[in-house]
Formats: sequence, C-alpha cells, structure tokens
Amino acid sequence: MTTGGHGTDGVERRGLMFVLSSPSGAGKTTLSRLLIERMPGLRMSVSATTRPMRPGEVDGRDYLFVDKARFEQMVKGDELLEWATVFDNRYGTPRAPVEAALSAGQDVLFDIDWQGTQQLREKARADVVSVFILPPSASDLEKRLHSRAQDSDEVIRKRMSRASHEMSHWAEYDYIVINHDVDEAFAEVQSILKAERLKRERRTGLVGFVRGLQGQLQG
Ligand SMILES: Nc1nc2c(ncn2[C@@H]2O[C@H](COP(=O)(O)OP(=O)(O)O)[C@@H](O)[C@H]2O)c(=O)[nH]1
Ligand SMILES: Nc1ncnc2c1ncn2[C@@H]1O[C@H](COP(=O)(O)OP(=O)(O)O)[C@@H](O)[C@H]1O
Repeated sequence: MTTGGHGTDGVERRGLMFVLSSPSGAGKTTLSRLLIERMPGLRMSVSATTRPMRPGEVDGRDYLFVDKARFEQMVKGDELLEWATVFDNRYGTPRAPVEAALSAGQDVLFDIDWQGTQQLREKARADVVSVFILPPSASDLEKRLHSRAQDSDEVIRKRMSRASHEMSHWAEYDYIVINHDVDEAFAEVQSILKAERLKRERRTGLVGFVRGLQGQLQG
C-alpha cells in the first residue's frame, strides 16, 4: 500500500500505520497528542464521526464532524479505509489523507477501536503496528473520565460499562502499555515506534545502502 520515503538516517523505508486503541479514558488521546508533537515524520489520521463535538474540540483537528447522511455517502463512495459503530455513533478513517501521507514516506497515527484495527490489519498486515493502552485500575479509569469533564454522567456510565468489552480485545494487539504515568507511558509508546521504524523488512533502501558501503570498501 505504501511506496516509501526516507527514514531519519536517510535510508528509504515504507511508512507504517501506528494504531493506538484503549477503553475510553485510558489515555490514547493524550498519548497521541504527545507523539504528534514530539515525533517528526508522524501524522495523525483525523477520523470522521457522527458524534457531537465535545467542548474544546475543533472540527478538522480532532475529528471531521459530519452528519449521518454525509457519513453514509463516505461509506458508499469507498472514501473510508475502515469504519465502525461505537457508542451509537459512527467513526471512520478517510482514505485519501492516509494514502497521501504514506506515499510521502510519513508514518500515520490512528486513534481507532479494535474493529477498525482488525480492518486495517486485514488490508495491510505488514504495515500495521498496534498498541493497546490499559488503565492501571477501574477506579483510575473512572476518575479520568470524570476529570476530563467533557461527558455527562450518563455517557460516562456507558463508557465504563463498555470498557470491559473493549479490553477483551487486548490480545489482538502487538504491544500492551499500562498507562500509570503519562511520561512513562509516552516513553514506552515512543520506544515502540522508534524500534518499529528500524525493522529490516520496512527499510526498502537497505540493499542499496549496503551495496554502496561494500562498493566503498572495495574501491
Ligand atoms: N474504527 C474506528 N474507531 C474510531 C475512529 N475514530 C475514533 N474511534 C474510536 O471510537 C471510540 C470513541 O471515541 P471518542 O468518542 O473520541 O471517545 P474516546 O474514547 O474518549 O476517545 C474510541 O475507541 C476511538 O478509538 C475511527 O475512525 N474508526
Ligand atoms: N497517566 C495518566 N494519569 C492521570 N491522568 C491521565 C493519564 N493519562 C491521561 N489522563 C487524563 O485522563 C483523561 C482521559 O484521557 P484521554 O487521553 O482523553 O483518554 P482516551 O482518549 O483514551 O479516551 C484526560 O483528562 C487525561 O488528561
């Protein structure tokens, strides 16, 4: 699916699709923002959703907020790489920006649920790296949902009651990070991305690079 760009060391490689999933409130938005701020060469995939905008969210930055009719049109027009229904709302990944970023050699970060992760894996297994974020405890999860102060008590109750179901998919992920402390969890997620970027099979330019080195040694 990707053509490739250059890694920070100048060797060409395929872009990767870096997926963070977790039960609501475990910290994937926080960790995603830090990754985008601190990791060059990584772009956020902005999902389309039919859910109402939360206070502080910006259309086009946090999500593309669309109505049900527009979402339906995106599904029918094959404009979405994957989509799913979560908490009675629909969420999907617009295909074009992801393909453009990967072709330009950028990695793409996805904050999507397990249903979307399964769909990406079916489409591009070798290019998907998935991380599941767990909260340290149920009470921490509840505290975080309240501290975010963006959802009503009823919505928070719904999110808590779905958490166990969402967590049941943890074993489908490549890596598991427990978010006790934001800085530590960030360092772990960052290490995963750094190591995955160095994987031999994504580094399409290595054959040429090593040939060049051998040529220098012989010449
Ligand atoms: N499959 C899929 N899931 C998405 C997408 N965008 C967001 N989600 C997931 O939908 C769920 C609800 O997201 P949201 O309403 O923002 O609440 P959050 O859990 O507090 O981030 C989360 O599990 C997100 O990862 C998408 O494009 N596709
Ligand atoms: N390690 C942590 N310790 C304490 N609070 C955290 C931690 N990680 C995230 N939070 C807070 O918990 C709330 C939910 O985090 P958020 O990133 O929005 O979760 P998600 O995107 O998974 O729903 C936010 O208020 C965030 O600031």
